[in-house]
Amino acid sequence: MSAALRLRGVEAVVLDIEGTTTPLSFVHDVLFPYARAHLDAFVGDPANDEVVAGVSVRLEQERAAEVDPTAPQWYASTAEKRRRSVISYAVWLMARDRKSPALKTLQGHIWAEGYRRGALQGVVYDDVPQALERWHSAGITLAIYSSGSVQAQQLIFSTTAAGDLTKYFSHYFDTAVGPKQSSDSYAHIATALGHAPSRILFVSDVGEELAAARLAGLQVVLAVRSDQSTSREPGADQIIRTFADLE
Ligand SMILES: CSCCC(=O)C(=O)COP(=O)(O)O
Ligand SMILES: [Mg+2]
Repeated sequence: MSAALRLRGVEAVVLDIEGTTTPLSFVHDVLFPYARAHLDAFVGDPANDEVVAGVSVRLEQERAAEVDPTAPQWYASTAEKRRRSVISYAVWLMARDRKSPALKTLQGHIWAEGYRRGALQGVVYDDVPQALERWHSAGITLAIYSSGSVQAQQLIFSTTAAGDLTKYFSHYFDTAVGPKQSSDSYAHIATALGHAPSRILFVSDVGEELAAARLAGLQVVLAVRSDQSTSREPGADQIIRTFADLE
C-alpha cells in the first residue's frame, strides 16, 4: 500500500510523535505509567511547589469547565486539599488519555526528573534519525507538533539511542498552539514557520489530525507503523510505513 513519496515543493515537515516518530508502546507503556507512578511524590515534594502551584491554577480552570460529571471534585480550602485535588484530577485525566494542556505540563516535569535520573531514555523508530538528517541536509525546516509539552518533546529527542536529535528541529509546538484536531492550530503553525501551508507536510498516525491539517491547506501523509493496527487509516490519505518512504 505504501510507496516512496517525493517531497516535491515541501519546504517544511511537521511531525507528530506518538505513533509517528515514536512507538505508541513507549508513550503508553513507559511514559504514562512513569508519570502515574511518580505523580504523588512529585506533587508532594516542596522542591516542586512553584511548578505545582502553576499547574494547579490551570487544572482548576480546566476542572471548572469540565462537562463530564464523573470528574473528581476540586477542593482548595487548604494547601494539602489543593495538592490532593491536583493528584485526583490528574489521575482522572490520565485514565482517559485526555490531552489536557495542564496535565501535559505536569507530566513533562515528572518525566524530566526521570530522564535526569537515567530512568527514561527517548525512543524513536530506527528510520527516524536518518530521515531527519536527510531532510535537514536538503534545507527542509523540521518541526514537531505533539500533545505532549514542548519540554517533553525535547526530552524524547535529546536522549535517543542515536544521540541528540534536537539539532534537526527549529520549532516545537504543543497544545499551546491549539488542539491537534482543529484546523486553526495548523494555520498558526504555518504562520510561525513562515511557509505557505501548501509547502508544509504534516505526518501523523491519526486521521482526524490529518483532516484538520488538510483543511488548513497543508499536505498530509498518514504514518502506519508496523507495530500499529491499520484501523485508523482513512482511505484517501497517502500512507507511509517508514520515513524511508518519504524521499
Ligand atoms: C511528547 S511525548 C508524550 C506524548 C504525549 O504525552 C501524548 O499525549 C501523545 O501525543 P501525540 O500528539 O504525540 O500523539
Ligand atoms: Mg500520534
